[in-house]
Parts: sequence; structure tokens; C-alpha cells
Amino acid sequence: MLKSLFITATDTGVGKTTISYALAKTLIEKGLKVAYFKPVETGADPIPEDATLLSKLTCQQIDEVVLYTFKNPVAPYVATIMEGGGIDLEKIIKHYEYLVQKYDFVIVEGAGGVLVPIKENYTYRELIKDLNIPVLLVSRASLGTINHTLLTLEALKDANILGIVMNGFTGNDISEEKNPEVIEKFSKVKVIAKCNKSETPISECYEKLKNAAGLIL
Ligand SMILES: Nc1ncnc2c1ncn2[C@@H]1O[C@H](COP(=O)(O)OP(=O)(O)OP(=O)(O)O)[C@@H](O)[C@H]1O
Ligand SMILES: C[C@H](N)[C@H](N)CCCCCC(=O)O
Ligand SMILES: [Mg+2]
Repeated sequence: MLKSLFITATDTGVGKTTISYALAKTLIEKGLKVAYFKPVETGADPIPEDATLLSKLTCQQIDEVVLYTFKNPVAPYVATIMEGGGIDLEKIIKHYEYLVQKYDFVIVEGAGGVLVPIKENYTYRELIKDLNIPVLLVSRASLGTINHTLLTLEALKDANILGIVMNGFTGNDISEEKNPEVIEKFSKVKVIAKCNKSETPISECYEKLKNAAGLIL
């Protein structure tokens, strides 16, 4: 059984937090003690919304969930330039190792897409490598997602990719029909869940991910 998963995406706003929540809920309902870890949250103005939302589900203290928060909605590296303050990678790695010891399962969420810089010459791709953690990729359902998804997987070619969750199907975009199979064919990575655009995104993604939990447990 896996002990942790890194949730990344092809861009910001694609559904990492939504999928993290759905997955955490599924695993908690199976009796696992689950931790969520958002090493750096930007756009925390005034509160870190991702970390706050998930901490309520996992019953963690906020300072166990997020180590660095920045006000400006930008890449973590950019936020350190704009607002000052440094990000200590060793601290992130040690905290992750602490969480893996303490919990049955740890869900780590990046910020934006996988090549978003955390520090000079260091992106989430390097953090994934340093954490030695399997990856779940969240992609859009719509036109453009083949390129975005294959580019992200190319950037993650040395990583352990568990699968892809495609998010936001509307039925109004003709490309949606073939996007999943084309992505699977070209990437050899499985699309493990397809979530529709919904008025209740968390419930929609929870329903669709419930069956995928078997992949993880
Ligand atoms: N299937 C869906 N249907 C409708 N809305 C959705 C769906 N999935 C996500 N959303 C909405 O899209 C927005 C972005 O989702 P989310 O916050 O999960 O993205 P993210 O990848 O975590 O973004 P960030 O890079 O800022 O962390 C949120 O308002 C969320 O409620
Ligand atoms: C503010 C947003 N919600 C994310 N936390 C940060 C996204 C950084 C994206 C940087 C980029 O790809 O240009
Ligand atoms: Mg998020």
C-alpha cells in the first residue's frame, strides 16, 4: 500500500485541492489516519484557503498542514522575492518525513503546475524527486489538455506517476470524448477518474475517486 501521494496538475486552478479533499475523505472513511500537507500556500489573503479547508477534514493543526504562507497569489519563488522570507527545503522534507511517520497516509499538494518554482533553480518537480513520492496528476477535460498533460508528464518522466484524474467535463466540448484515450495512448499513464464540472465539485470528485481508492490502498 502507498504511504503518500503528491497531487500536482497541469496548471493552477485545475482541481488539486478538490481532488485532495475527495481522496482524503475516501481514505478517512476507510479508517485511515490521513494528513494533508501544503508546503507553501500563496494567495493566503487573509487565510491559506487550501490548508484551512483540508485541515478541517483531517483535523490537523494549521501549522502542521502548511509551513509557508504568502499573501500574493503568485509562484512561491516569486512570493519570496515580493514579500521577502526564504523557503527552507530541508524543513519541508523533514516535515514530510515526520507526517509519514505519524499518519497512515499523507497527501501533499503543490502550488500551480509541476514546474512552478519554489526557489531559484528548484521547482515542484525537484521537490517530488527529493520526497521520492508517487504522483497523481490532475488535468483539465477540455481542448488543450492533451498538450498540457503530455508536457507535464514529459517534465515528470523520472517520477512515479500513479495516474491522471481528468477534471471538469461539461459535455459541451467535442474534444472531451477522445481526450482521455488519446492521453492514455500517448503517455501510457492511466486516467483513473473523470470528474464532471459540477455545482458540488467535492461530492462529484469524491464519487468518481471512490473507486480509484483501490489503486492506492
Ligand atoms: N469538477 C469541478 N466542477 C466545478 N468546479 C470545480 C471542479 N473542480 C474544481 N472546481 C473549482 O475550481 C476552482 C479551482 O479548484 P482547486 O482549488 O481545487 O484548484 P487547485 O488546482 O487546487 O488550484 P491552486 O493551484 O490554486 O491550488 C475551485 O473554485 C473549485 O471549487
Ligand atoms: C495563487 C495560485 N492559487 C497558486 N497557489 C499559485 C500558482 C502559481 C502559478 C505560477 C505560474 O505557473 O505562472
Ligand atoms: Mg489548491
